[in-house]
Amino acid sequence: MNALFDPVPAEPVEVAPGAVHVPGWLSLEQQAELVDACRTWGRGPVPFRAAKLPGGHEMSVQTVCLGWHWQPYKYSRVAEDAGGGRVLEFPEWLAGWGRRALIDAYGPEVAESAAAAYKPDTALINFYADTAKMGMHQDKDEKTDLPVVSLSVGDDCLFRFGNTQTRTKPYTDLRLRSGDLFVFGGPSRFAYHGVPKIYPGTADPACGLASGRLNLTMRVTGLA
Ligand SMILES: O=C(O)CCC(=O)C(=O)O
Ligand SMILES: [Fe+2]
Repeated sequence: MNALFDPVPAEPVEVAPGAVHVPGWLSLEQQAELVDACRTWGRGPVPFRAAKLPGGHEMSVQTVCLGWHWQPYKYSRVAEDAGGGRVLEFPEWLAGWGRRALIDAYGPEVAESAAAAYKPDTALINFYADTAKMGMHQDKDEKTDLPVVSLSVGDDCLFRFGNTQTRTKPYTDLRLRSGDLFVFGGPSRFAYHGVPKIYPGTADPACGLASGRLNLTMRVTGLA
């Protein structure tokens, strides 16, 4: 597909209060740019790795971080569990994408001042191979309640967005496709969510990823 014929982003869909899905937010060109950047970030000093859960199990996704290195369940500047390198800086251009994401998800009236003040300082970049998944969890290792901005590239996934009380129903199942934006803040900031399934072979190769799925979430840690 030619980037000139990228679909225009669809209207934002509010999945729950403060949780908004914007299908087709990134152009194919921007998707490929993001994939390239992820490849560069994965070259180190900290490599993609499967984070180890406290019980000893490894997550099925491979993760690399910017700004602050995340491991279950804390942030640090140095990746003690992944070779000891210092995590790369969070790039200013990516923070700019984050601010634009808030405006496009929440609308200019609601979001302009919040967007201007939004300074994400960490990104978790997850690579999902065909059979990888992520269980229902809350993003709660940050010390602020500022929104999480999520970008997806590559194969489609089933994304489950739940409630703040339990990891079970009620939840909404939706399909996140390459280029989609999902923002969750406000009353939904600490909602449980997860990725039960990847749909292999669903991406347009022009997105830059021949197989699998990349998801980047940016957040404000509140750490100094
Ligand atoms: O892959 C996704 O869409 C979600 C990732 C996620 O929930 C996380 O990294 O905490
Ligand atoms: Fe999450």
